[in-house]
Amino acid sequence: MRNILVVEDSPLVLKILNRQFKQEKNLTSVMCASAGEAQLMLETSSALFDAAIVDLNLPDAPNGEIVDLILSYKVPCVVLTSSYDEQRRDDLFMKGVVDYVIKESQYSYDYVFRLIHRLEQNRKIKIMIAEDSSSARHFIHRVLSSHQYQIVEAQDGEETLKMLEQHADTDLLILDHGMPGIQGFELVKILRQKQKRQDLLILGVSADPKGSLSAMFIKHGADDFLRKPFCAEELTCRVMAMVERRDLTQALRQAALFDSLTGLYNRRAFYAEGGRVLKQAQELQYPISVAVIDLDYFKKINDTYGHSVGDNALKLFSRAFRKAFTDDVLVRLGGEEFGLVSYHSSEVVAERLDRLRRDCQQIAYAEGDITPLSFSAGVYSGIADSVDILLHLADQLLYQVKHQGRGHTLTEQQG
Ligand SMILES: Nc1nc2c(ncn2[C@@H]2O[C@H](COP(=O)(O)OP(=O)(O)OP(=O)(O)O)[C@@H](O)[C@H]2O)c(=O)[nH]1
Repeated sequence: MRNILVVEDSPLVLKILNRQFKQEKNLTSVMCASAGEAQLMLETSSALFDAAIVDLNLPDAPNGEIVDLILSYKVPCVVLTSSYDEQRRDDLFMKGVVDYVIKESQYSYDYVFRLIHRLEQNRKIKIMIAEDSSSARHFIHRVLSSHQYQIVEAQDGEETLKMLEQHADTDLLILDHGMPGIQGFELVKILRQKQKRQDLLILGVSADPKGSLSAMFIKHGADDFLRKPFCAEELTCRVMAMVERRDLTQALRQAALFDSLTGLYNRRAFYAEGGRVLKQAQELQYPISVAVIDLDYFKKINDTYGHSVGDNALKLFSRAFRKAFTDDVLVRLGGEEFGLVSYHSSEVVAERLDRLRRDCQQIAYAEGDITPLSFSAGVYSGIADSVDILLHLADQLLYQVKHQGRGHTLTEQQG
Protein backbone atom coordinates (compact mmCIF):
# COMPACT_ATOMS: atom_id res chain seq x y z
CA MET A 1 0.00 0.00 0.00
CA ARG A 2 1.42 3.40 -0.94
CA ASN A 3 0.72 6.58 0.93
CA ILE A 4 0.21 9.94 -0.78
CA LEU A 5 0.33 13.31 0.94
CA VAL A 6 -2.22 15.78 -0.44
CA VAL A 7 -1.85 19.48 0.37
CA GLU A 8 -4.92 21.34 -0.87
CA ASP A 9 -7.30 23.89 0.66
CA SER A 10 -10.16 23.77 -1.86
CA PRO A 11 -13.04 21.60 -0.53
CA LEU A 12 -14.17 20.86 -4.08
CA VAL A 13 -10.76 19.61 -5.23
CA LEU A 14 -10.40 17.60 -2.01
CA LYS A 15 -13.77 16.00 -2.71
CA ILE A 16 -12.72 15.03 -6.24
CA LEU A 17 -9.39 13.63 -5.03
CA ASN A 18 -11.07 11.76 -2.18
CA ARG A 19 -13.47 10.10 -4.60
CA GLN A 20 -10.58 9.07 -6.82
CA PHE A 21 -8.55 7.68 -3.90
CA LYS A 22 -11.54 5.54 -2.90
CA GLN A 23 -11.34 3.80 -6.29
CA GLU A 24 -7.63 3.08 -5.91
CA LYS A 25 -6.92 -0.25 -4.26
CA ASN A 26 -3.22 0.30 -3.58
CA LEU A 27 -3.21 3.95 -2.52
CA THR A 28 -4.01 5.67 0.74
CA SER A 29 -3.93 9.42 1.32
CA VAL A 30 -3.31 11.94 4.07
CA MET A 31 -5.02 15.28 3.41
CA CYS A 32 -3.62 18.58 4.70
CA ALA A 33 -5.35 21.93 4.13
CA SER A 34 -2.29 24.13 4.74
CA ALA A 35 1.49 24.17 4.48
CA GLY A 36 1.71 24.31 8.29
CA GLU A 37 -0.26 21.10 8.63
CA ALA A 38 1.86 19.45 5.94
CA GLN A 39 5.05 20.53 7.71
CA LEU A 40 3.92 18.92 10.96
CA MET A 41 3.07 15.75 9.10
CA LEU A 42 6.43 15.65 7.27
CA GLU A 43 8.41 16.37 10.46
CA THR A 44 6.98 13.32 12.12
CA SER A 45 6.52 10.92 9.22
CA SER A 46 8.05 12.02 5.90
CA ALA A 47 9.36 8.49 5.27
CA LEU A 48 5.76 7.27 5.12
CA PHE A 49 4.98 9.24 1.98
CA ASP A 50 5.67 7.86 -1.48
CA ALA A 51 4.63 11.07 -3.26
CA ALA A 52 2.79 14.34 -2.72
CA ILE A 53 0.09 16.14 -4.70
CA VAL A 54 0.15 19.86 -3.89
CA ASP A 55 -1.68 23.07 -4.69
CA LEU A 56 0.48 26.18 -5.21
CA ASN A 57 -1.84 28.72 -3.57
CA LEU A 58 -2.38 27.84 0.06
CA PRO A 59 -3.56 30.25 2.78
CA ASP A 60 -0.18 30.17 4.57
CA ALA A 61 1.94 29.56 1.43
CA PRO A 62 0.50 31.65 -1.42
CA ASN A 63 3.51 31.49 -3.78
CA GLY A 64 4.22 27.82 -4.17
CA GLU A 65 6.44 27.58 -1.05
CA ILE A 66 4.92 24.17 -0.38
CA VAL A 67 7.00 22.73 -3.26
CA ASP A 68 10.29 23.62 -1.51
CA LEU A 69 9.00 22.10 1.70
CA ILE A 70 8.01 18.81 0.04
CA LEU A 71 11.23 18.56 -1.98
CA SER A 72 13.35 19.28 1.13
CA TYR A 73 12.02 15.96 2.48
CA LYS A 74 12.90 14.23 -0.83
CA VAL A 75 9.26 13.30 -1.46
CA PRO A 76 8.36 13.27 -5.20
CA CYS A 77 6.09 16.28 -5.75
CA VAL A 78 3.27 16.60 -8.30
CA VAL A 79 1.86 20.13 -8.63
CA LEU A 80 -1.89 20.32 -9.28
CA THR A 81 -2.84 23.93 -9.83
CA SER A 82 -5.56 26.05 -11.40
CA SER A 83 -3.25 28.75 -12.74
CA TYR A 84 -0.87 28.38 -15.65
CA ASP A 85 2.25 30.51 -15.67
CA GLU A 86 5.05 29.67 -18.10
CA GLN A 87 7.82 31.18 -15.98
CA ARG A 88 6.62 29.51 -12.82
CA ARG A 89 6.31 26.20 -14.63
CA ASP A 90 9.95 26.43 -15.80
CA ASP A 91 11.07 27.35 -12.26
CA LEU A 92 9.21 24.40 -10.78
CA PHE A 93 10.75 21.95 -13.24
CA MET A 94 14.18 23.42 -12.43
CA LYS A 95 13.49 22.67 -8.77
CA GLY A 96 12.70 19.05 -9.62
CA VAL A 97 8.92 18.62 -9.42
CA VAL A 98 7.58 15.49 -11.11
CA ASP A 99 4.99 17.41 -13.09
CA TYR A 100 2.89 20.56 -13.26
CA VAL A 101 -0.74 19.68 -13.97
CA ILE A 102 -3.54 22.17 -14.55
CA LYS A 103 -6.90 21.39 -12.95
CA GLU A 104 -8.97 21.58 -16.09
CA SER A 105 -11.02 18.44 -16.41
CA GLN A 106 -11.41 14.92 -15.08
CA TYR A 107 -8.58 14.02 -17.42
CA SER A 108 -6.17 16.15 -15.31
CA TYR A 109 -7.04 14.15 -12.21
CA ASP A 110 -6.76 10.84 -14.07
CA TYR A 111 -3.37 11.95 -15.36
CA VAL A 112 -2.16 12.74 -11.82
CA PHE A 113 -3.10 9.25 -10.63
CA ARG A 114 -1.50 7.67 -13.69
CA LEU A 115 1.67 9.55 -12.77
CA ILE A 116 1.53 8.41 -9.15
CA HIS A 117 1.29 4.78 -10.29
CA ARG A 118 4.09 5.27 -12.77
CA LEU A 119 6.43 6.67 -10.10
CA GLU A 120 6.22 3.34 -8.29
CA GLN A 121 6.80 1.33 -11.46
CA ASN A 122 9.57 3.66 -12.65
CA ARG A 123 11.75 2.66 -9.68
CA LYS A 124 12.23 -0.68 -11.43
CA ILE A 125 13.05 0.86 -14.83
CA LYS A 126 16.66 1.48 -15.81
CA ILE A 127 17.47 4.21 -18.31
CA MET A 128 20.89 4.74 -19.88
CA ILE A 129 21.76 8.24 -21.07
CA ALA A 130 24.33 8.08 -23.89
CA GLU A 131 25.33 11.70 -24.44
CA ASP A 132 28.75 13.40 -24.75
CA SER A 133 27.66 16.84 -23.54
CA SER A 134 27.85 16.84 -19.74
CA SER A 135 25.28 19.65 -19.39
CA ALA A 136 22.75 17.78 -21.57
CA ARG A 137 23.49 14.57 -19.69
CA HIS A 138 22.96 16.24 -16.31
CA PHE A 139 19.74 17.88 -17.48
CA ILE A 140 18.27 14.56 -18.67
CA HIS A 141 19.52 12.83 -15.51
CA ARG A 142 17.91 15.41 -13.21
CA VAL A 143 14.58 15.39 -15.04
CA LEU A 144 14.29 11.60 -15.17
CA SER A 145 15.46 11.17 -11.55
CA SER A 146 12.48 13.25 -10.44
CA HIS A 147 10.33 10.52 -12.04
CA GLN A 148 12.19 7.92 -9.94
CA TYR A 149 13.85 6.07 -12.83
CA GLN A 150 17.20 4.35 -12.20
CA ILE A 151 19.80 6.16 -14.30
CA VAL A 152 23.17 5.17 -15.74
CA GLU A 153 25.33 7.30 -18.02
CA ALA A 154 27.70 6.79 -20.96
CA GLN A 155 29.73 9.49 -22.72
CA ASP A 156 30.43 8.00 -26.14
CA GLY A 157 29.52 5.14 -28.44
CA GLU A 158 32.16 2.65 -27.24
CA GLU A 159 31.28 3.29 -23.60
CA THR A 160 27.59 2.83 -24.41
CA LEU A 161 28.23 -0.65 -25.81
CA LYS A 162 30.38 -1.56 -22.80
CA MET A 163 27.86 -0.17 -20.31
CA LEU A 164 25.00 -2.03 -22.00
CA GLU A 165 26.87 -5.27 -21.41
CA GLN A 166 27.39 -4.36 -17.75
CA HIS A 167 23.79 -3.21 -17.39
CA ALA A 168 22.03 -5.87 -19.44
CA ASP A 169 18.81 -5.04 -17.60
CA THR A 170 18.63 -1.55 -19.16
CA ASP A 171 15.07 -0.87 -20.33
CA LEU A 172 15.54 2.31 -22.32
CA LEU A 173 18.50 3.96 -24.02
CA ILE A 174 18.48 7.70 -24.68
CA LEU A 175 20.93 7.98 -27.53
CA ASP A 176 22.51 11.18 -28.79
CA HIS A 177 23.41 11.12 -32.47
CA GLY A 178 26.42 13.45 -32.47
CA MET A 179 28.76 11.56 -30.13
CA PRO A 180 32.49 11.07 -30.78
CA GLY A 181 33.44 7.62 -32.09
CA ILE A 182 30.43 5.58 -33.13
CA GLN A 183 27.55 7.95 -33.87
CA GLY A 184 24.12 7.41 -32.36
CA PHE A 185 22.49 6.36 -35.60
CA GLU A 186 25.22 3.75 -36.25
CA LEU A 187 24.74 2.45 -32.72
CA VAL A 188 21.03 1.88 -33.36
CA LYS A 189 21.93 -0.38 -36.28
CA ILE A 190 24.48 -2.32 -34.20
CA LEU A 191 22.14 -2.68 -31.22
CA ARG A 192 19.13 -3.78 -33.21
CA GLN A 193 21.10 -6.72 -34.61
CA LYS A 194 21.39 -7.97 -31.03
CA GLN A 195 18.39 -6.70 -29.10
CA LYS A 196 14.74 -6.67 -30.03
CA ARG A 197 12.43 -3.77 -29.29
CA GLN A 198 10.76 -5.47 -26.34
CA ASP A 199 14.20 -5.93 -24.72
CA LEU A 200 15.57 -2.41 -25.21
CA LEU A 201 13.71 0.78 -26.06
CA ILE A 202 15.70 3.45 -27.90
CA LEU A 203 14.96 7.18 -27.90
CA GLY A 204 17.21 9.00 -30.39
CA VAL A 205 18.12 12.65 -29.71
CA SER A 206 19.94 15.17 -31.84
CA ALA A 207 20.34 18.90 -32.42
CA ASP A 208 20.77 18.22 -36.14
CA PRO A 209 18.13 20.30 -37.96
CA LYS A 210 17.67 17.72 -40.75
CA GLY A 211 14.21 16.16 -40.55
CA SER A 212 15.50 13.05 -42.30
CA LEU A 213 17.63 12.10 -39.28
CA SER A 214 14.63 11.33 -37.09
CA ALA A 215 13.15 9.18 -39.86
CA MET A 216 16.45 7.32 -40.29
CA PHE A 217 16.67 6.64 -36.56
CA ILE A 218 13.14 5.24 -36.47
CA LYS A 219 13.48 3.23 -39.70
CA HIS A 220 16.54 1.49 -38.33
CA GLY A 221 14.92 0.51 -35.06
CA ALA A 222 14.72 3.48 -32.67
CA ASP A 223 11.33 3.74 -31.00
CA ASP A 224 11.12 7.52 -30.95
CA PHE A 225 13.16 10.65 -31.57
CA LEU A 226 13.51 14.03 -29.85
CA ARG A 227 15.05 17.10 -31.39
CA LYS A 228 17.28 19.20 -29.11
CA PRO A 229 16.65 21.49 -27.32
CA PHE A 230 13.66 19.86 -25.63
CA CYS A 231 11.97 20.77 -22.40
CA ALA A 232 11.68 18.60 -19.29
CA GLU A 233 8.00 17.86 -19.85
CA GLU A 234 8.51 16.77 -23.45
CA LEU A 235 11.21 14.35 -22.35
CA THR A 236 9.19 12.81 -19.51
CA CYS A 237 6.03 12.56 -21.65
CA ARG A 238 7.89 10.77 -24.46
CA VAL A 239 9.67 8.40 -22.05
CA MET A 240 6.44 7.65 -20.20
CA ALA A 241 4.59 6.97 -23.47
CA MET A 242 7.36 4.63 -24.66
CA VAL A 243 7.44 2.66 -21.41
CA GLU A 244 3.65 2.42 -21.28
CA ARG A 245 3.53 1.21 -24.88
CA ARG A 246 6.11 -1.46 -24.12
CA ASP A 247 4.24 -2.57 -20.97
CA LEU A 248 1.04 -2.82 -22.97
CA THR A 249 2.75 -4.89 -25.66
CA GLN A 250 4.16 -7.19 -22.98
CA ALA A 251 0.73 -7.56 -21.38
CA LEU A 252 -0.79 -8.42 -24.77
CA ARG A 253 1.96 -10.93 -25.43
CA GLN A 254 1.42 -12.48 -22.00
CA ALA A 255 -2.32 -12.75 -22.63
CA ALA A 256 -1.80 -14.23 -26.09
CA LEU A 257 0.65 -16.94 -25.01
CA PHE A 258 -0.13 -17.87 -21.43
CA ASP A 259 -3.09 -19.26 -19.54
CA SER A 260 -4.19 -16.53 -17.13
CA LEU A 261 -5.03 -18.82 -14.20
CA THR A 262 -1.92 -20.99 -14.13
CA GLY A 263 0.69 -18.99 -16.06
CA LEU A 264 1.45 -22.09 -18.18
CA TYR A 265 1.48 -21.93 -21.98
CA ASN A 266 -1.91 -21.97 -23.66
CA ARG A 267 -2.59 -24.43 -26.49
CA ARG A 268 -1.48 -22.10 -29.27
CA ALA A 269 1.88 -21.26 -27.69
CA PHE A 270 2.36 -24.92 -26.75
CA TYR A 271 1.95 -26.04 -30.34
CA ALA A 272 4.45 -23.39 -31.46
CA GLU A 273 7.06 -24.21 -28.77
CA GLY A 274 6.43 -27.95 -28.89
CA GLY A 275 6.70 -27.74 -32.68
CA ARG A 276 10.23 -26.32 -32.33
CA VAL A 277 11.23 -29.22 -30.07
CA LEU A 278 9.74 -31.72 -32.52
CA LYS A 279 11.54 -30.12 -35.49
CA GLN A 280 14.90 -30.63 -33.77
CA ALA A 281 13.91 -34.20 -32.95
CA GLN A 282 13.06 -34.81 -36.62
CA GLU A 283 16.41 -33.38 -37.72
CA LEU A 284 18.33 -35.50 -35.22
CA GLN A 285 16.02 -38.50 -35.61
CA TYR A 286 15.80 -38.59 -31.82
CA PRO A 287 12.45 -39.37 -30.13
CA ILE A 288 10.74 -36.90 -27.82
CA SER A 289 8.08 -37.54 -25.18
CA VAL A 290 4.62 -36.04 -25.04
CA ALA A 291 2.40 -36.41 -21.97
CA VAL A 292 -1.25 -35.67 -21.25
CA ILE A 293 -2.17 -35.31 -17.57
CA ASP A 294 -5.71 -35.08 -16.20
CA LEU A 295 -6.68 -34.41 -12.58
CA ASP A 296 -8.95 -37.15 -11.19
CA TYR A 297 -12.48 -36.49 -9.97
CA PHE A 298 -11.89 -32.76 -10.16
CA LYS A 299 -15.61 -32.08 -10.41
CA LYS A 300 -15.90 -33.33 -6.83
CA ILE A 301 -13.51 -30.63 -5.60
CA ASN A 302 -15.61 -27.94 -7.27
CA ASP A 303 -18.84 -29.46 -5.99
CA THR A 304 -17.53 -29.81 -2.42
CA TYR A 305 -15.57 -26.60 -1.94
CA GLY A 306 -16.69 -24.27 -4.70
CA HIS A 307 -15.15 -22.98 -7.89
CA SER A 308 -12.59 -20.65 -6.29
CA VAL A 309 -11.07 -23.50 -4.27
CA GLY A 310 -11.02 -25.47 -7.52
CA ASP A 311 -9.14 -22.59 -9.13
CA ASN A 312 -6.70 -22.57 -6.24
CA ALA A 313 -6.10 -26.31 -6.65
CA LEU A 314 -5.35 -25.78 -10.36
CA LYS A 315 -2.90 -22.99 -9.53
CA LEU A 316 -1.11 -25.01 -6.84
CA PHE A 317 -0.95 -28.08 -9.07
CA SER A 318 0.54 -25.98 -11.89
CA ARG A 319 3.21 -24.64 -9.55
CA ALA A 320 4.21 -28.19 -8.53
CA PHE A 321 4.04 -29.29 -12.20
CA ARG A 322 6.44 -26.51 -13.18
CA LYS A 323 8.80 -27.44 -10.35
CA ALA A 324 8.82 -31.08 -11.43
CA PHE A 325 9.50 -30.32 -15.13
CA THR A 326 11.83 -27.33 -15.20
CA ASP A 327 13.29 -27.88 -18.68
CA ASP A 328 10.20 -28.97 -20.63
CA VAL A 329 7.39 -27.22 -22.53
CA LEU A 330 4.31 -27.22 -20.30
CA VAL A 331 0.72 -26.41 -21.17
CA ARG A 332 -2.72 -26.16 -19.65
CA LEU A 333 -4.65 -27.86 -22.44
CA GLY A 334 -7.95 -26.73 -20.90
CA GLY A 335 -10.02 -27.31 -17.73
CA GLU A 336 -8.13 -29.77 -15.50
CA GLU A 337 -6.05 -31.17 -18.34
CA PHE A 338 -2.34 -30.45 -18.76
CA GLY A 339 0.36 -31.52 -21.17
CA LEU A 340 4.07 -31.45 -21.84
CA VAL A 341 6.67 -31.93 -24.55
CA SER A 342 10.05 -33.18 -23.35
CA TYR A 343 13.45 -34.17 -24.75
CA HIS A 344 13.56 -36.82 -22.03
CA SER A 345 12.63 -40.47 -22.48
CA SER A 346 9.19 -41.76 -21.49
CA GLU A 347 10.80 -43.50 -18.47
CA VAL A 348 12.27 -40.25 -17.16
CA VAL A 349 8.98 -38.40 -17.73
CA ALA A 350 7.03 -41.19 -15.98
CA GLU A 351 9.47 -41.13 -13.03
CA ARG A 352 9.02 -37.38 -12.66
CA LEU A 353 5.27 -37.81 -12.86
CA ASP A 354 5.44 -40.33 -10.03
CA ARG A 355 7.37 -37.80 -7.95
CA LEU A 356 4.81 -35.12 -8.81
CA ARG A 357 2.06 -37.52 -7.75
CA ARG A 358 3.73 -37.86 -4.35
CA ASP A 359 4.13 -34.06 -4.11
CA CYS A 360 0.40 -33.71 -4.80
CA GLN A 361 -0.28 -35.41 -1.45
CA GLN A 362 1.11 -32.27 0.23
CA ILE A 363 -0.90 -29.70 -1.77
CA ALA A 364 -3.24 -28.00 0.71
CA TYR A 365 -5.74 -26.56 -1.78
CA ALA A 366 -8.39 -26.13 0.96
CA GLU A 367 -8.44 -25.98 4.75
CA GLY A 368 -9.04 -29.05 6.91
CA ASP A 369 -9.12 -32.70 5.99
CA ILE A 370 -9.01 -32.85 2.21
CA THR A 371 -8.81 -35.59 -0.40
CA PRO A 372 -5.31 -35.23 -1.92
CA LEU A 373 -5.03 -34.21 -5.56
CA SER A 374 -4.57 -37.18 -7.85
CA PHE A 375 -3.99 -37.40 -11.59
CA SER A 376 -3.86 -39.87 -14.45
CA ALA A 377 -1.31 -39.57 -17.26
CA GLY A 378 -0.36 -41.00 -20.62
CA VAL A 379 3.18 -40.59 -22.00
CA TYR A 380 4.04 -41.38 -25.61
CA SER A 381 7.59 -41.31 -26.91
CA GLY A 382 8.47 -41.10 -30.58
CA ILE A 383 8.69 -38.87 -33.69
CA ALA A 384 5.70 -37.81 -35.77
CA ASP A 385 4.74 -35.17 -38.32
CA SER A 386 3.10 -32.97 -35.69
CA VAL A 387 2.81 -32.43 -31.96
CA ASP A 388 -0.90 -33.01 -32.35
CA ILE A 389 -0.36 -36.61 -33.47
CA LEU A 390 1.89 -37.34 -30.46
CA LEU A 391 -0.60 -35.62 -28.17
CA HIS A 392 -3.41 -37.78 -29.54
CA LEU A 393 -1.38 -40.96 -28.91
CA ALA A 394 -0.63 -39.84 -25.33
CA ASP A 395 -4.31 -39.02 -24.87
CA GLN A 396 -5.30 -42.56 -25.84
CA LEU A 397 -3.01 -43.88 -23.09
CA LEU A 398 -4.60 -41.46 -20.63
CA TYR A 399 -8.03 -42.75 -21.66
CA GLN A 400 -6.92 -46.28 -20.75
CA VAL A 401 -5.66 -45.11 -17.32
CA LYS A 402 -9.01 -43.48 -16.61
CA HIS A 403 -10.72 -46.77 -17.41
CA GLN A 404 -8.27 -48.78 -15.32
CA GLY A 405 -9.19 -46.80 -12.20
CA ARG A 406 -7.09 -43.57 -12.44
CA GLY A 407 -4.12 -42.36 -10.37
CA HIS A 408 -1.23 -43.84 -12.43
CA THR A 409 0.75 -43.39 -15.64
CA LEU A 410 0.87 -45.49 -18.81
CA THR A 411 3.83 -45.14 -21.18
CA GLU A 412 4.41 -46.32 -24.72
CA GLN A 413 7.27 -45.94 -27.16
CA GLN A 414 7.11 -45.91 -30.93
CA GLY A 415 7.85 -49.41 -32.19
N1 LIG B 1 -12.50 -24.45 -10.60
C1 LIG B 1 -12.37 -24.73 -11.89
N2 LIG B 1 -12.93 -25.83 -12.40
C2 LIG B 1 -12.78 -26.11 -13.70
C3 LIG B 1 -12.07 -25.26 -14.56
N3 LIG B 1 -12.10 -25.78 -15.80
C4 LIG B 1 -12.81 -26.93 -15.72
N4 LIG B 1 -13.21 -27.13 -14.46
C5 LIG B 1 -14.03 -28.20 -13.91
O1 LIG B 1 -13.37 -29.44 -14.00
C6 LIG B 1 -14.35 -30.46 -13.88
C7 LIG B 1 -14.05 -31.58 -14.84
O2 LIG B 1 -14.99 -32.58 -14.64
P1 LIG B 1 -14.98 -33.95 -15.42
O3 LIG B 1 -14.67 -33.73 -16.87
O4 LIG B 1 -16.24 -34.64 -15.10
O5 LIG B 1 -13.74 -34.69 -14.86
P2 LIG B 1 -13.36 -35.17 -13.38
O6 LIG B 1 -14.39 -34.81 -12.39
O7 LIG B 1 -11.99 -34.70 -13.13
O8 LIG B 1 -13.35 -36.73 -13.55
P3 LIG B 1 -12.30 -37.64 -14.30
O9 LIG B 1 -11.52 -36.80 -15.24
O10 LIG B 1 -13.11 -38.65 -15.03
O11 LIG B 1 -11.45 -38.25 -13.24
C8 LIG B 1 -15.72 -29.79 -14.17
O12 LIG B 1 -16.43 -29.71 -12.96
C9 LIG B 1 -15.33 -28.39 -14.65
O13 LIG B 1 -16.28 -27.42 -14.27
C10 LIG B 1 -11.49 -24.08 -14.01
O14 LIG B 1 -10.84 -23.26 -14.68
N5 LIG B 1 -11.67 -23.86 -12.68
